[in-house]
Amino acid sequence: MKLGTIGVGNAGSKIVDKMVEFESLTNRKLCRHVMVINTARTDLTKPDHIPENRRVLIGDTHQKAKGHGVGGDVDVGAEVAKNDMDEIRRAFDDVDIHEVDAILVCASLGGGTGSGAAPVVIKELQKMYDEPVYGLGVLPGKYEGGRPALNAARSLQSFVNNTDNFIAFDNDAWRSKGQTVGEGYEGMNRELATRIVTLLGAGEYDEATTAENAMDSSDIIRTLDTNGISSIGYASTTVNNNGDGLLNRFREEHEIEDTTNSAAKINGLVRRAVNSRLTLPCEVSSADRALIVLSGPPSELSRKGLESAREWIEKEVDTVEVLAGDDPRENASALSAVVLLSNVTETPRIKAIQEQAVEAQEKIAEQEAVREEEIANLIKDKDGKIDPVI
Ligand SMILES: Nc1nc2c(ncn2[C@@H]2O[C@H](COP(=O)(O)OP(=O)(O)OP(=O)(O)O)[C@@H](O)[C@H]2O)c(=O)[nH]1
Repeated sequence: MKLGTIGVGNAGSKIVDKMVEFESLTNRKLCRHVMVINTARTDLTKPDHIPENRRVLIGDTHQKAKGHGVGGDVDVGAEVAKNDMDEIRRAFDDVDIHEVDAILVCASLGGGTGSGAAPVVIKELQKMYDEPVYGLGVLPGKYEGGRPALNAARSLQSFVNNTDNFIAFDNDAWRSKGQTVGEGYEGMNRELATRIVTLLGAGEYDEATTAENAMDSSDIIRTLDTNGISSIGYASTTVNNNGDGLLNRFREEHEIEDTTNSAAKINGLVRRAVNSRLTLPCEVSSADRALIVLSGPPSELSRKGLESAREWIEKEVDTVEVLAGDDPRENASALSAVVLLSNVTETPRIKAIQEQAVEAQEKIAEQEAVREEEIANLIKDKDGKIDPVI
């Protein structure tokens, strides 16, 4: 598929940057337009693969942001984006939307800019274009505390209500044991970029490909068209693809397909993808629709293997809506299976974030009430004889 890709806030921009890096390393052509939007000037200097003129600073004249970020305040994040909407709209004007099949807005839901500004940007995109708008959102870890959970619970509602699909990434599930906040982001972003680019980049090639079973962008759009929350599974295995391998040449010359072996390999790989650590841990059977993309050298792809994997997922998810297709990559050194589980409803992490958010909201209200009382007591004279001016 051809994508317009927009990163909002610090994490959102870093993830888009990693997507561009991964697609250029693997000769894919997914992100036809990229843009990053931020309230922090310093964060805008971080991406390595986003052209300078595709970096948009918002809120530099806002009282609370002043070009230094919004300090985790989701309401300020949203306000800044609303105030600077003309500038954001002008940046969109450069996007030739006829070139793209869909738009992806990527942000973290725990900070202030991503969680607040991204939903405002999404709403505007939905008004401006007919193409589907997807969200790719990072959920904060439990260890980060109540405030990020509250941001995430509020922002999640806006994301889900305003996007055609929300693909989630759970920081908690991906943090390695012993890692602190901040450690491991680089690796996590790479893992997420690998999954999202392998999935959405299927079917875009430099040259015409004649794969019998090739994935089409309309299949991806169809699977994502649920207005729900999605999770992605992935597995890959290295293959011996030196192009002129003797075995491959022998097979080609004799038109032999090593069907039994490659079919079993593919079936196993797809099962491994579904049982792997998902971007958002969930009950697989709660998905509404699923899609399998098998990416690798054409000699490794097997129609029989893909079909049996498709049937297995059909039973596993208990849905008849399972689409599958190949993404042949002539020079790939790995065979990868990516599985999109669309509209999953049993997601323990989202439930936990909502509970953590309710607790945080109550605690914040309590603390504010105590603080107000303390201030009132401090300035009031003991006997209440002195009146305020106004
Ligand atoms: N997966 C992942 N999560 C990140 C990364 N950087 C920050 N986070 C998470 O994102 C949240 C903070 O959001 P940021 O994107 O840093 O902040 P922001 O949206 O720019 O908002 P402000 O800093 O408040 O202006 C926290 O929950 C972090 O754990 C990253 O590179 N990868």
